[in-house]
Amino acid sequence: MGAIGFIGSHTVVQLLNEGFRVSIIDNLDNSITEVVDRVRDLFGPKHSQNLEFHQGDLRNKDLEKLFSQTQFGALIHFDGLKAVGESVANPRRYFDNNLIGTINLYKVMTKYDCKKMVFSSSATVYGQPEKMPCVEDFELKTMNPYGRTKSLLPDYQRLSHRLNTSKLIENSGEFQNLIVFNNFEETLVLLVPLLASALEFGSVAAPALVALLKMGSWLLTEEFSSKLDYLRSLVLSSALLASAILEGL
Ligand SMILES: O=c1ccn([C@@H]2O[C@H](COP(=O)(O)OP(=O)(O)O[C@H]3O[C@H](CO)[C@H](O)[C@H](O)[C@H]3O)[C@@H](O)[C@H]2O)c(=O)[nH]1
Repeated sequence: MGAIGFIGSHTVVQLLNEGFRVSIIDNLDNSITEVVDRVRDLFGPKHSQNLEFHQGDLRNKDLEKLFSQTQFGALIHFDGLKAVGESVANPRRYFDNNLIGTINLYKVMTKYDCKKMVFSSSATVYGQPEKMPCVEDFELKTMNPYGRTKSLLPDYQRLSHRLNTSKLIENSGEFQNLIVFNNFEETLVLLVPLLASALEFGSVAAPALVALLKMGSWLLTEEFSSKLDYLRSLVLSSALLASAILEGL
């Protein structure tokens, strides 16, 4: 579920590597089908037979249709909206997508006798913890609607396993920086032409442009690429963990 997103897609690669048959359902809210094409290219036609993609939403009949066609041994649930700020501005959207969608998923799983799930939660369920890193028995003190959707779900129905992939990630200061700079890189591409034309007209934006360009050059340094390697290893380790859990199910 939601497996052509960032963490999900890496997990799919790992699962295919381990010889699992994988079926994805994703509504493309925050992803593109080219990701599936890329995974297929990576594995070639023979091994790609183990991969199916269905565009669909947990809140409607797409899900029931999928379960009626395939008997699933276990499920990994990455499907969800995940922006804290947006969840504060539009909590209904978050409750509808994350909560109603997952409750529907639980119902369909029960109907088709699939009892095993790995659930991708979030470190935001611990609010602002007094110490880091968070561990899973910390008190749940979420402070935003997104976090509430994540903390209520395991309570709603305790299925056999829960994997807090985002805890792995969000506990890392390095990763936080990387995310900021990743976004920054994209922002830079959009902003530079605008700032450059502002500069041309002698605008006050000039100092901002200089600062942005300095930051941009940092993206090309070894320090940045070592952080990228760190990111890759984090993503892969969460994927490995998921497959190890699935194997033990
Ligand atoms: O209603 C929805 C909402 C989203 N998606 C899909 O779910 C995937 C989510 O992937 P993202 O890249 O947006 O998210 P990440 O992989 O970075 O995030 C993962 O870690 C997060 C930690 O905060 C959450 O646990 C999230 O659910 C989990 O996918 C996307 O393909 C998106 O299209 C759906 O299928 N249905």
